[in-house]
Amino acid sequence: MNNSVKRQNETMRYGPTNNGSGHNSSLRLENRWFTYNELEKITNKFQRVLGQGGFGKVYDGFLEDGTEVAVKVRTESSNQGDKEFLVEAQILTRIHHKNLVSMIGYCKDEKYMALVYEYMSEGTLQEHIAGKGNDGRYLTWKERLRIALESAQEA
Ligand SMILES: Nc1ncnc2c1ncn2[C@@H]1O[C@H](COP(=O)(O)OP(=O)(O)OP(=O)(O)O)[C@@H](O)[C@H]1O
Repeated sequence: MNNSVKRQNETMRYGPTNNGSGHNSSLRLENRWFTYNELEKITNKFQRVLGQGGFGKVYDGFLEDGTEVAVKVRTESSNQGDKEFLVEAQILTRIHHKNLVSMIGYCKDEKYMALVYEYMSEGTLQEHIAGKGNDGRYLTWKERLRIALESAQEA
């Protein structure tokens, strides 16, 4: 079994007893762990930017099996800290919902933090609400209500 396959099943605990990363939060993540070098490969050296959020830039990438992913890399100047980043990761590890983007994995070492998500080809909900989705139309109130109701229901 090669390293990357082994890592897919790895559970990493950030905590004083087993972090190895200098991070002292005790958040638990149960997704695939990526090295920064792997992310470089996946994103073809962070070539294509999909967008920018509070943590930093989000890059387009492809896993070994061809799955398209979005890689959110936390920049040092980010106005949201390590803790918030790991909280987002932890929530998405635990909650699986058809209306919520799935997290595939994460990268955390002394220098870099990144989250890897399934790629959302249709754009964000915010874009569709603002009429900036790929179809250029605004969501109707009926559609907005349905999305809100479905999001509040169990998966
Ligand atoms: N899974 C994804 N698939 C495709 N594009 C994405 C994905 N995640 C993020 N993006 C793109 O990157 C942009 C920034 O996303 P991000 O989640 O970092 O920010 P945000 O939700 O706008 O803000 P914040 O991080 O402050 O909550 C999005 O607006 C979108 O264009």
